[in-house]
Amino acid sequence: MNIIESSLFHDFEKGMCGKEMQKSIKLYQDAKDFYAAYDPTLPNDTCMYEVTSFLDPEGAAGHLNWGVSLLHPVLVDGECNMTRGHFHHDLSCEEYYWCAKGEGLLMLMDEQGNCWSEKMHVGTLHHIHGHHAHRLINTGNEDLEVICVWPANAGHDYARIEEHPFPYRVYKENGEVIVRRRKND
Ligand SMILES: O=P(O)(O)OC[C@H]1O[C@H](O)[C@H](O)[C@@H](O)[C@@H]1O
Repeated sequence: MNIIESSLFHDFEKGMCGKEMQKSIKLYQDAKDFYAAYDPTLPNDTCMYEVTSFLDPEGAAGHLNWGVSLLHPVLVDGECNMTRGHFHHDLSCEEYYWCAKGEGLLMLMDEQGNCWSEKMHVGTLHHIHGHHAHRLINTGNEDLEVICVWPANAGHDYARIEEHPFPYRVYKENGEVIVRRRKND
């Protein structure tokens, strides 16, 4: 029997390593529309979040992706940094999120627009139902790092979130997390 090293690696010092790794970086200039207000104090090239993934090259049903989302502790005119958020194209596809660092909220919304959040802190594990839209929000003062596992054929349906946005926004004011119902912004 040959005993070999795995071609993939992930620890909390070096992060993920492996030849199939993909990395995407979301800058403020690409995320402005997520927030209620434009913040002129934030440079366009501010890094809001980074997603590093091992993506299945075939995107095949039954295959899995592994990734880590890292959200920096940035406020946009007082509003907490967050991912764009999405439904899966294939609503039968669930997802796991595991909080490795920091603190935040996992905002969830069902297809009827009911919205709630789960608290995230180190060790919390979140099982996301296939029919629920999901968004990560960094409410802490350090990076929020979340490990994600999802089916390779899930897909990202962003259009549905743009048509029916999450109905709440999360702010941080004087160190306190404040949730407000979204206005027509
Ligand atoms: O694509 P967003 O809604 O901005 O979320 C950022 C990323 O979060 C997690 O890592 C998901 O598993 C990814 O599929 C997603 O791309």
